[in-house]
Amino acid sequence: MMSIIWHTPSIAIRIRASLGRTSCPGLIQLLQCPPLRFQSTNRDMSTLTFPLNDGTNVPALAFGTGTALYNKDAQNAVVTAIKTGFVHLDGAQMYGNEDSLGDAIVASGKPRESLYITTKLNKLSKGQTVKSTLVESLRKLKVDYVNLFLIHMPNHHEVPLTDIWKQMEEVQKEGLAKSIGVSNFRIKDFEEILPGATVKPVVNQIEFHPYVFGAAESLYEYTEKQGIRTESYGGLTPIVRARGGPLDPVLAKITERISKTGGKSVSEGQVLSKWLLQKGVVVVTTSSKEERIKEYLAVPSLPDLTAEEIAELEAAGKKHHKRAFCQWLDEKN
Ligand SMILES: NC(=O)C1=CN([C@@H]2O[C@H](COP(=O)(O)OP(=O)(O)OC[C@H]3O[C@@H](n4cnc5c(N)ncnc54)[C@H](OP(=O)(O)O)[C@@H]3O)[C@@H](O)[C@H]2O)C=CC1
Ligand SMILES: O=CCc1c[nH]c2ccccc12
Repeated sequence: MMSIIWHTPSIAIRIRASLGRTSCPGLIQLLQCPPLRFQSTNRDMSTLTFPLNDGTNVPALAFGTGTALYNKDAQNAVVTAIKTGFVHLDGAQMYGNEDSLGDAIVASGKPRESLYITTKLNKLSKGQTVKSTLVESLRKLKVDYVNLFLIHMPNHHEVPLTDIWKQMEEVQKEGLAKSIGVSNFRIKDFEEILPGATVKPVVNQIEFHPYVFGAAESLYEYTEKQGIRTESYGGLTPIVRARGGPLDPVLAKITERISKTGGKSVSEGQVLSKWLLQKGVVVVTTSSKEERIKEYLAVPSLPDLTAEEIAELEAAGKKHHKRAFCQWLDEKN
């Protein structure tokens, strides 16, 4: 059973269709256009999920193994994250630590089906295939499928992007990846692959926070219209990489208001993450500290930001620009 959701400006029409989910993803996706709406399916602390355009659900909070854990052994950090309640783990071939992510998955003792594992395709060289790299990732991760496989970057491959997307569709058909998507794609990258695609990417994982919102809003709107969900990384940039900007007083005010409303102290990182969740964006974050991991897992259950607070946060964000990663996303399409 799957849910097809159309959106008009004022109403959502849901049609239940008895279509097998994996038997015909291309057909299901065609039926699902225009786009899925980005509401959460539940608000339970650690199990908040968002629906994707292929009928699967993605846990809305992910624990990342790039950045701080880049080329490092991720086992201890990931075991702590899993034991504390994270089920969605974000890895990548490029991070050089899929092996230790796999060790953590084994050491956690969690059943495979209770975890949601993402990895990402690194630069594809001539003579390599997407499948061969994914099979190697699966060996390192010690699993026989990933939940989500992303093209990490659109612009560093020796093979045309259209061919790569075809190969992504193949590995999905073979069951090696339940869902397929992209990362760091601009509108022009989507325009390159979508005309020949039979399966749409389910997500675009990009840097997303108020200090890139001015630049990223049109991409966010475009992908939302296509039914492609945004996943954020670098979401804490305003407080960890760009202090002293116009967002500081706004964030302090909202943090104080939510702390009072909820009756317990919240952090600015939680408020930034709450903003992302309210925009239907999957939050990919990371921490070496159990206390912060617990904070992130508590974000879904915090009081919502009001529409006025969201507007104020976004207006302040648009007054300053700070991109920490992948500068090509600032190019005009
Ligand atoms: N697709 C892509 O191209 C990219 C994907 N990613 C993915 O996203 C994940 C998260 O990215 P990242 O940019 O690290 O995410 P965030 O912006 O969420 O930053 C997390 C970092 O912020 C630190 N932090 C949190 N709160 C504070 C605070 N109050 N003061 C100081 N430091 C603080 C944490 O350190 P601490 O340990 O002290 O809590 C942690 O290192 C990566 O691991 C990776 O999986 C990242 C970049 C690019
Ligand atoms: O997924 C992240 C890719 C990336 C781009 N720039 C950096 C710098 C440090 C770690 C990871 C990355």
